[in-house]
Amino acid sequence: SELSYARYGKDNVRLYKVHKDQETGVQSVTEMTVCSLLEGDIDESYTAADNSPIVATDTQKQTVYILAKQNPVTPPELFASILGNHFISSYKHIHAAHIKITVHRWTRMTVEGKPHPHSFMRDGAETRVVEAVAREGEGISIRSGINGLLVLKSTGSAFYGFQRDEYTKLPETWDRILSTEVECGWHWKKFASLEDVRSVVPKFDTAWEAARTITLETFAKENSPSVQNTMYKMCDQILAAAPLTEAVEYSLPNKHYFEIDLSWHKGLKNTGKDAEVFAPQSDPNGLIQCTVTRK
Ligand SMILES: O=c1[nH]c(=O)c2nn[nH]c2[nH]1
Repeated sequence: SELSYARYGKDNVRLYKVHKDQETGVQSVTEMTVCSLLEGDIDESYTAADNSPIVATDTQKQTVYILAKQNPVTPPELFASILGNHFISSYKHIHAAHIKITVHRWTRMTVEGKPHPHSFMRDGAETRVVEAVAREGEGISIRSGINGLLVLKSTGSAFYGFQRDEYTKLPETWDRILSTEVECGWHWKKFASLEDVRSVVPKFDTAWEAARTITLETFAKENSPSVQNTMYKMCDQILAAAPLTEAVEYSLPNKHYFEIDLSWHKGLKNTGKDAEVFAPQSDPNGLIQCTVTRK
């Protein structure tokens, strides 16, 4: 037998960093979970019990903390690139570093109508995610994204005109609840180096803000004929808003809410236009996926 794949590192490295503005006293916080996985001339550590090539996973964890202290941790695309570049440039036998960063929400509280200088709240399980691959001699590839953004609209969604045959039971609807948990991502053009990443740092937050706003506003404003068409429109707008991106992708579960027929109880009307009480479904769910690229 032979080793066909080898990648190792430390997952679930949690870190929090505070920035204290000495002049204003305003403090800002960032909390993230980091995963680093390394590739390189490490086969002997698997095949021959030779541990000499191993940069221990604990060393990788310590490196994350040290570099977080010595460098900005925002935008996460920059910090991921700093980490990846560190690993491939510090160890001649390490040729690729895969860095995944999940940033958790700490949204500044508004207290008595004003942004509070040092108080924050977790307003949702939504995260901002980055996956960067720093590969020796090939530069840095970055995918940014949003996960866990749960949305629902009580109308403004239809689904009709779909394939009908002897297996089809689903009725057509011109007015339905639409709920999904957004998982979306955008792939950046290949960066030649860490310096190349640094040269466009402001564009990462701008792209994330645009992607989040486009997702929420398109979801709300569109009279959606299907999840498919609505997600395509989101992709199209994000590509236009972030010229340095090459592809945008969505994976959207369709989280169903079923009507409950209550007519057995004294003729109580609760279906169609009279539907008010619904049964939220945890499963099964639709799952609609797409990737949209530039022509
Ligand atoms: O938006 C939708 N797309 C689909 O493909 C689908 N299938 N059932 N309901 C659906 N809703």
